[in-house]
Amino acid sequence: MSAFLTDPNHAAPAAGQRLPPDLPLLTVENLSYLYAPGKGFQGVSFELYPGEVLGIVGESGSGKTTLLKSLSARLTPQQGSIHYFDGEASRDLYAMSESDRRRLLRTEWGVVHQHPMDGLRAGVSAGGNIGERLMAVGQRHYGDIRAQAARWLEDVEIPARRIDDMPTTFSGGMQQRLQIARNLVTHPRLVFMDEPTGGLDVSVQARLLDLLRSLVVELKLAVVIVTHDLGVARLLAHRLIVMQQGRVVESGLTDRVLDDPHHPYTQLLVSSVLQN
Ligand SMILES: Nc1ncnc2c1ncn2[C@@H]1O[C@H](COP(=O)(O)OP(=O)(O)OP(=O)(O)O)[C@@H](O)[C@H]1O
Repeated sequence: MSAFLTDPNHAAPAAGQRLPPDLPLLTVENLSYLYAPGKGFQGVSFELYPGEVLGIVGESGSGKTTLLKSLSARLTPQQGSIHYFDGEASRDLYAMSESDRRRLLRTEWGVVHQHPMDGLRAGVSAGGNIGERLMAVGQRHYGDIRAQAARWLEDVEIPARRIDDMPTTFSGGMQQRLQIARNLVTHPRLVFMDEPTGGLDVSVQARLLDLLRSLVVELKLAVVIVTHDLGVARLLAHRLIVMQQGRVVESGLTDRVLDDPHHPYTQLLVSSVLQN
């Protein structure tokens, strides 16, 4: 079992340093971003290993989304560092050029937004939304791209005959599945998800969760997922970090955190779900 550390003394390898293959994909050290005092997150450290799913849970306003944005290269942290091990070398995310970070987001990383249209292009067909990502990794053969897009549509339970339809004509659940296909078609190593099942009907949520779980296992994805839903966390995450008022108050294996919460805030979070 891989380790998930919150050891503040742990030092990330220097940027560019070559590393053996079993090292963390992501090493986050003492990361902070505050919009204003108490608004944002501070002092967050952890490691994420290949194939590991890390859940970030906590009440509304605890800083989960802000943290996810900083982790996924969309909000420069005010303090701390993120190192990404790309299989060959450890790279300091915020020491990279802006264009390298953007390239990473289009190729080896993916971001699944809560509102699917935030992650899709409204003026591009379903097939085009998937095909664009393949073109970003250098594929140029139209027939191959279209065939892969059609396969991915079927994989996420969207009929391939809808390939030329605009995503705006899809239901919310279909849009979310399309956003997932767009993100996963390039077989990224790391995917960030912000409440991917939020805002969907309960029955649609359950099917989407099943789909996500099988894709994550099949593609051996490393995932950081933000959710306020402990059921989603239980189903998908190997490990959890629990946030309260911008700080990590508890972390550990999902079953341990949810079945034997140590921090009073986690105990409250778990018991409030049990009472509902
Ligand atoms: N762009 C912004 N400017 C100023 N304050 C912000 C901004 N975005 C978020 N905040 C504030 O920062 C705090 C953390 O917000 P964040 O969205 O990260 O929390 P969250 O845990 O994801 O909440 P939710 O579950 O409701 O999405 C909140 O108090 C929020 O009001």
